[in-house]
Amino acid sequence: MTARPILTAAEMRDAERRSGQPERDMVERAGLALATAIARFTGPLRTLVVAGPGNNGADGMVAARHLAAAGWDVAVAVAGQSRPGSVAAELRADWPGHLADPAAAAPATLVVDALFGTGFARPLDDALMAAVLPLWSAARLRVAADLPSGVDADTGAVLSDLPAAHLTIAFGALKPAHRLQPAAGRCGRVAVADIGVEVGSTLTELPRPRVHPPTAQSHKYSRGMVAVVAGAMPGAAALAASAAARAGAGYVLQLMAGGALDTHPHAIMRRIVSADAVAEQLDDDRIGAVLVGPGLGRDADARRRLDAALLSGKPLVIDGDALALLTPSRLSRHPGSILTPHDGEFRRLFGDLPGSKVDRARAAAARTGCTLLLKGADSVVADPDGRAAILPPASPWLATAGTGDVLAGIVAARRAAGDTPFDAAAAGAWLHADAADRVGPGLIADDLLTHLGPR
Ligand SMILES: NC(=O)C1=CN([C@@H]2O[C@H](COP(=O)(O)OP(=O)(O)OC[C@H]3O[C@@H](n4cnc5c(N)ncnc54)[C@H](OP(=O)(O)O)[C@@H]3O)[C@@H](O)[C@H]2O)[C@@H](O)CC1
Ligand SMILES: Nc1ncnc2c1ncn2[C@@H]1O[C@H](COP(=O)(O)OP(=O)(O)O)[C@@H](O)[C@H]1O
Ligand SMILES: [K+]
Repeated sequence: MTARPILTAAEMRDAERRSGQPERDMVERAGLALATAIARFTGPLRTLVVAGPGNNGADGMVAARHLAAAGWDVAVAVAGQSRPGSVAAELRADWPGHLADPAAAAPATLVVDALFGTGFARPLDDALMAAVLPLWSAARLRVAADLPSGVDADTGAVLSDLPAAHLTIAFGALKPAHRLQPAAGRCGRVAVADIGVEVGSTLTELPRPRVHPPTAQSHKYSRGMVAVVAGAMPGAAALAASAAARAGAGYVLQLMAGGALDTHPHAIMRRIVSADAVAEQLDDDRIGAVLVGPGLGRDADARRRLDAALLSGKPLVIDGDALALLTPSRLSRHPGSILTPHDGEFRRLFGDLPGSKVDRARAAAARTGCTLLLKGADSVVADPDGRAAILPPASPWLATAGTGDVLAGIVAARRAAGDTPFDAAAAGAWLHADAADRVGPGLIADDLLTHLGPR
């Protein structure tokens, strides 16, 4: 499946310029798409379009015209002065009805937020905020043109705290704010409308991965062998090892420091080995990926097990405790590895990097030469080559202990099966979220294991 591009505000403006189309034509297309989407989403409702001074407002004015022509009861409120001669100014002059001040506008059942889109970079001023907040709150349905006003298109920051939209119509392409939190949580359902602008980007939405079922020629080793280097906490490692097996690894070897060998599932090969023996166990050409971190611990013994994993020369997935024991410069000596930190682990390793979550993941990938899977409610995968992808919103029920271990196991299985680091991390994140959807509310990490098969 092709991945949908995600464009920053500047990239979108570039794409619009390169398309060579008159601004008015694009605004007309965007406004028509907005009106069409609204009409599809709901029947005729008393509607208030709140239009800003720029092209986002212009899109709203066009949508208002179409809805009014279709017989809807539409009022328009305008904020700010449009630049004389601009498309927005033309459209305001053409509006046959009254253009209210937002502070004086009557609330309506449906409010169309066409205040600001990609041109927005600072909080709404206090007077405007005071005027629109009651309008947003009173509406039963809120539809945003391109972006909910008050969010930063590129970082996903919420700069002005307005009630979330129920529907957002993104023009031409997704922007980072449609997928990065907290802004993504303000968008409601997101639909992308084609406005005739060709778009492409190194940042995409993370697509459904291809799943390769075994064939008549497959055998357990050809499907990929994963070794999990664990330590003091066998539970976390067992979750990761089981996930690797369920995600398609033909053979999973779990190296432990202690604990019970006779635990479920029996399909996992478990061995209790001293730290000195880990290197020897990993000296096996059939091993396609080594996962180190889940259940490793952080003591001196854990460090020796980690050293053996790093020196194995095998493709690595580095998670949890292993990330706590490493530094960026040490990681940079193992380029091509996959790192799967959550925000806390990331900050400990790389500090407070500037920019969006995508910028931060990219910077860490560039610094280490490793692929980053930066987890959270808006997981980001970033490759040292600059490619990056954002996972569509996943089930918040994933916020429970052990789900990260399961994710690391899936990623390791995909890596052992021959995926590139970027593809393995992306596929792992997607399949993990898909399993969570299938489990539904109340999930615990163990539940994910039985929902990892292809569908
Ligand atoms: N470009 C194209 O061809 C197409 C673009 N399209 C549409 O245009 C949108 C982008 O349009 P845009 O660039 O005009 O910016 P927009 O989001 O309307 O806001 C800019 C205006 O708001 C002002 N302003 C900003 N923040 C403010 C604040 N806090 N408080 C007060 N004022 C503030 C800002 O003022 P300034 O910062 O210049 O002082 C400026 O006047 C995009 O999201 C999509 O909907 C589509 O129709 C397809 C064709
Ligand atoms: N609010 C949330 N919404 C969606 N996914 C989440 C949320 N919180 C956490 N996750 C996902 O759950 C997993 C948690 O992993 P991690 O923090 O490593 O937990 P653990 O170490 O307990 O396994 C990650 O895949 C993360 O992306
Ligand atoms: K808007």
